[in-house]
Amino acid sequence: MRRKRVNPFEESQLWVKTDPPGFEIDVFENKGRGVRSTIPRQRGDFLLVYSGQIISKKEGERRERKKSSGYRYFYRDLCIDATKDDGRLCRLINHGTKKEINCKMKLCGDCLCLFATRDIQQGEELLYDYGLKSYPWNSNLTLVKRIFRWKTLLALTHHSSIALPVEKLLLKMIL
Ligand SMILES: C[S@@+](CC[C@H](N)C(=O)[O-])C[C@H]1O[C@@H](n2cnc3c(N)ncnc32)[C@H](O)[C@@H]1O
Repeated sequence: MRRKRVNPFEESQLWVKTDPPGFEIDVFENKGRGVRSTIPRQRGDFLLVYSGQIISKKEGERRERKKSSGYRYFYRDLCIDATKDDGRLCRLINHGTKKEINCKMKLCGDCLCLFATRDIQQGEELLYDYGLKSYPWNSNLTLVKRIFRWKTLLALTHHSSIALPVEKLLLKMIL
């Protein structure tokens, strides 16, 4: 049964200091912790507030250069630094590709809030686009690991004679 629709903007303002019910933390392969919705959501629903220390983009970039934490969200001239674990959920939401995402960050009054971009099923992981050009988990190093795994697979399937040239070619392409 659908819940009675509350104005998403007004709802977001009620959850600046604590998180609403209806979410749970889970652990996902290769991603670490993430957040699931424990109830169905409608497109446009307010989900969570991204809480953290509000600093300038410049200061955020300075902190990232010093040590990247993975919990700094950049928005226009601002950065929300959620490196410090305050027990809030939004900092735990993982990045999704364009095809995977089901929510989006928007400025709501003084805070950044996450809204559903499509209907979300009960138990679905929340994913939004971090908006960066590249991600450490997609880096060349990860690619190299994949190539070596592929080579092992080829060797195991009796194609070891082509495994080495293929590996060389791929390494040439990425290095
Ligand atoms: C904002 S945190 C998300 C919560 C994090 N998974 C955790 O366990 O605390 C961002 C970090 O999660 C991981 N992450 C997020 N999205 C990912 C993805 N699509 N694939 C792999 N790792 C991801 C990366 O380590 C990234 O630095």
